[in-house]
Amino acid sequence: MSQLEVQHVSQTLGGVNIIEDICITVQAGSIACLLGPSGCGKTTLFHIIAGLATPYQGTIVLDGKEITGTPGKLAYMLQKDLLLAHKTILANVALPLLLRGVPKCEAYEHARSLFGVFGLEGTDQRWPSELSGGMRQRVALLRSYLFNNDFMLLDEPFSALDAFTKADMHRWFLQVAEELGTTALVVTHDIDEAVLLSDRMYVMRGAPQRGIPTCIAGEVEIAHPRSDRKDFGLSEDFILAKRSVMELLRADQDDAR
Ligand SMILES: Nc1ncnc2c1ncn2[C@@H]1O[C@H](COP(=O)(O)OP(=O)(O)OP(=O)(O)O)[C@@H](O)[C@H]1O
Repeated sequence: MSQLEVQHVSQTLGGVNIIEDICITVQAGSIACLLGPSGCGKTTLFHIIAGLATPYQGTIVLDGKEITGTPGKLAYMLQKDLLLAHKTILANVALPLLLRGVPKCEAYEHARSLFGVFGLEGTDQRWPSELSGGMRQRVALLRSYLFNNDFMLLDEPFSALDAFTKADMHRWFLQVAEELGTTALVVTHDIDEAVLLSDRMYVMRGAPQRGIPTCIAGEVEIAHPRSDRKDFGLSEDFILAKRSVMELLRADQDDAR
């Protein structure tokens, strides 16, 4: 069943056509990745999906209901973790529950009950500045999960991490997503990351600043089960999927010439 549908979305900013006729479907319980070159309009599209901007054309449907231009329906995690420095990790994580009016004791108890799943045991009374980049991203992901545990929009969630931490976080993220059954749409520039994490990838094509509005160049399905991705990065399936993405991106470069 499709949980999120982006239907024929187009956007114009400052008289420039940024994205044109974008259609994306994310199935319940799956992870989809959105790949595209810098400046092609990924953030523009994410803002529209999150309801922070209204598109010039098109609709956003979540769980069968139209939510175009309505903020607060999905969890949206930005590239920067944006943890509040003067609040403990527990207070940071519980924030979405408190904002929703959940009493403090209940909010803290619920938030604390998920620390184990997110690998954050023993950090509840620590401060954001005391944690490593990887741990801070786990905190930010848990906070997003508590904002909306059905659907998460993640904007380059691992791009600020070093290669080793990133590889650990990929393994961890796959495990947590499986355990919680959550649905996610992830923006990334990293082709390997997209192939490793997703069930389906959407490749964006365009250069709005050169008068070429961005559209979806194509989609690539990853059939390899997400529960069995331990050595997936070394497999033939991985290389085949990566090649398909690169061909779509290369077609993009050919078009731009
Ligand atoms: N208010 C605006 N008026 C005109 N053009 C804009 C406006 N806001 C953004 N743009 C342009 O829209 C295009 C898409 O921007 P966007 O931030 O969505 O791209 P992106 O793919 O997220 O880029 P990056 O990967 O570098 O973050 C860019 O070329 C940008 O210059």
